[in-house]
Amino acid sequence: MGSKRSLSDTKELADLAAKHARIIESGWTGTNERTFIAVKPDGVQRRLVGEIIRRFERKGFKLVGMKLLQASEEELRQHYGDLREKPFYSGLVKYMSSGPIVAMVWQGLDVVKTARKMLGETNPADSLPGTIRGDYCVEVGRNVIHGSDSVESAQREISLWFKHHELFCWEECNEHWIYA
Ligand SMILES: Nc1ncnc2c1ncn2[C@@H]1O[C@H](COP(=O)(O)OP(=O)(O)OP(=O)(O)O)[C@@H](O)[C@H]1O
Repeated sequence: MGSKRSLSDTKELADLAAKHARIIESGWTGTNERTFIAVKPDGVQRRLVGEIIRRFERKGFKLVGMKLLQASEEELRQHYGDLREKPFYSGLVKYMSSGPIVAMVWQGLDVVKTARKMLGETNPADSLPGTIRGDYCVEVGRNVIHGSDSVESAQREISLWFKHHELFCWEECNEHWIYA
C-alpha cells in the first residue's frame, strides 16, 4: 500500500509519455489536426460567436486558442495573399478590418475538412440549411466565418494569427482528454 511506485507503474508512465509524444508530433498533420477559424466582423457584430463555438464544441472538437482582435491591413494582405488579383479583394480587406474578429484554433480528427462542411459554401446562397452560412447569412461579401481550406493553409494561417505560446496543448494536460 502507500504511494510507492512499482516497476509496472514506471513502465506505464513511460508508455504514456511516449504516447503523448507521438500524439503531439502528429498534432499538425494526419487525422488529429488543427484548423484556423475566424468569426468575421459581421458575425461578431451579430453576436454569433457563442453559437459558432457551441457548434464546434458539440461536434467534438477542442478549442486550442482564441482571441478577439482588430485585424490590420498587413495581416489581411498576408492572410488573403492568394486573392490579391480578385475584383472583390479590396472590399474584402475593408470588410475584414471593419471591426473585431474572433480568431480561433480548433483541433480534432479531420477538423479541416469537417469544419469546411460545418461552414457551408463560400456563397451562403449555395449553403445548405444546417451549415453556419446556410443558417446565418445571405451575402457572399458578409459570410460570417472563415475556415482554412487545407491542412497546409491551416498551418500557415495559425502561425500568422497566433504565437506558439498562445496555443494550448491538451495532450500535455491530462491523459483523459486525449483523442483516440
Ligand atoms: N464574389 C465575391 N464577392 C465578394 N466577396 C467574395 C466573393 N468571393 C469571395 N468573397 C469573400 O472572400 C472570402 C475568401 O474567398 P475564398 O474564395 O477564399 O472562399 P472561402 O475559402 O470559402 O472563404 P474563407 O477563406 O473566408 O473561408 C470569402 O469568404 C468571402 O468573404
